[in-house]
Amino acid sequence: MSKLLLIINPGSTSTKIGVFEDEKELFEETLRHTNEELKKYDKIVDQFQFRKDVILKVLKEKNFDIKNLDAVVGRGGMLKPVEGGTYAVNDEMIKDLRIGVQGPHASNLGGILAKAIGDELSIPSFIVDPVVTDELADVARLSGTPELPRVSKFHALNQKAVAKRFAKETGKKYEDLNLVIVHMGGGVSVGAHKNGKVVDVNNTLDGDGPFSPERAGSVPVGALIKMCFSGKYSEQEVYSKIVGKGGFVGYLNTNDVKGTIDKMKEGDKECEKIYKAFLYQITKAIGEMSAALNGKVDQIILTGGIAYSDTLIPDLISNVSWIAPVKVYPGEDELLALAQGGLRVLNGEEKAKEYK
Ligand SMILES: Nc1ncnc2c1ncn2[C@@H]1O[C@H](COP(=O)(O)OP(=O)(O)OP(=O)(O)O)[C@@H](O)[C@H]1O
Ligand SMILES: CCCC(=O)O
Repeated sequence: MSKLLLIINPGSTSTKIGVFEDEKELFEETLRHTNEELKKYDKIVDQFQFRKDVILKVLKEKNFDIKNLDAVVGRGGMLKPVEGGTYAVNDEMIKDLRIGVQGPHASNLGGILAKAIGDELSIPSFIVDPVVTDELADVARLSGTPELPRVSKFHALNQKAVAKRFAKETGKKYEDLNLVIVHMGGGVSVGAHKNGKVVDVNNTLDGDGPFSPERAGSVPVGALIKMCFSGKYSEQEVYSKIVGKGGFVGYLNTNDVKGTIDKMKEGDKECEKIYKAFLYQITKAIGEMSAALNGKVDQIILTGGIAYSDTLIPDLISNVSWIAPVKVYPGEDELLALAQGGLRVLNGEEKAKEYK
């Protein structure tokens, strides 16, 4: 018998939801949240009720009866490092998602929203391939400071989903490919996929890699230390300069890359400066991850919301196509990937992993 699943994917600037009958998407909605709407909440976890209400309102407007659902699947968050796969949402996980044991992140809300809605309907809730999926090569874990190892926090779900999609479309196995994958959304992650494992990737939060709509990426460490001890800012204020109010928000007070490009085309010089720096930083990161694969790159893949850009994408391709051919998968395959993860468990192909 077919299964009906509600999928919830909270991003930093949007909540994407979908209803799937098995692998068939019945409908999908991107519920965009403006800076204005989100800035009233101190912590991301405080957005729980706001996002739950928005989701249930949209389902109601669509006359969808949630009582017919078999499961709810959310994007997983900042848990302890785990291997990839589908996890049943349990109380231990909710505790860690609420705290954000590896930091705050919109996807912490995925499991929390899934369990809240699932429990109300007495149906199971899951998360799949959380952002803390960790497959780093040992050599990539050293930062140069023993107390500060590099860690894996990135768009694991979408990076894995587009990698598998590319492998399927080209008749190859993901495990036989070397790929550099760039996800460009509210955050930007650039991963080196070697034979089916993400052996290196910038920690997309916490100040590493290119800047992005809302994040600073790598910043000069000495200056950051001075800022921390200047007495002018609380820990929370400094962190939000790196994650939340960094990148485009820091420079231009907007997280809208499309709007920035539009303004640049109308002659706005400040927008042009930031756009060019954004392009430059992503180009450098692709070069870095290509070197991590010893230059043996089968394909560069560009994905995420910003990959819809008819300006940035041609510029990026022109900068990096000397390394390897470039394929573009705009947006995300995350909803389907979450549905597939939930279905594998509901259909008995896989046992849900237990989070401890
Ligand atoms: N056609 C376009 N051209 C340029 N930028 C675009 C276009 N369409 C969307 N974007 C940009 O994509 C960004 C949002 O991307 P996305 O929806 O993937 O983010 P998110 O899901 O909130 O975060 P994340 O992907 O990090 O989880 C916004 O800055 C938006 O302006
Ligand atoms: C932590 C990776 C996901 C994101 O940047 O939003």
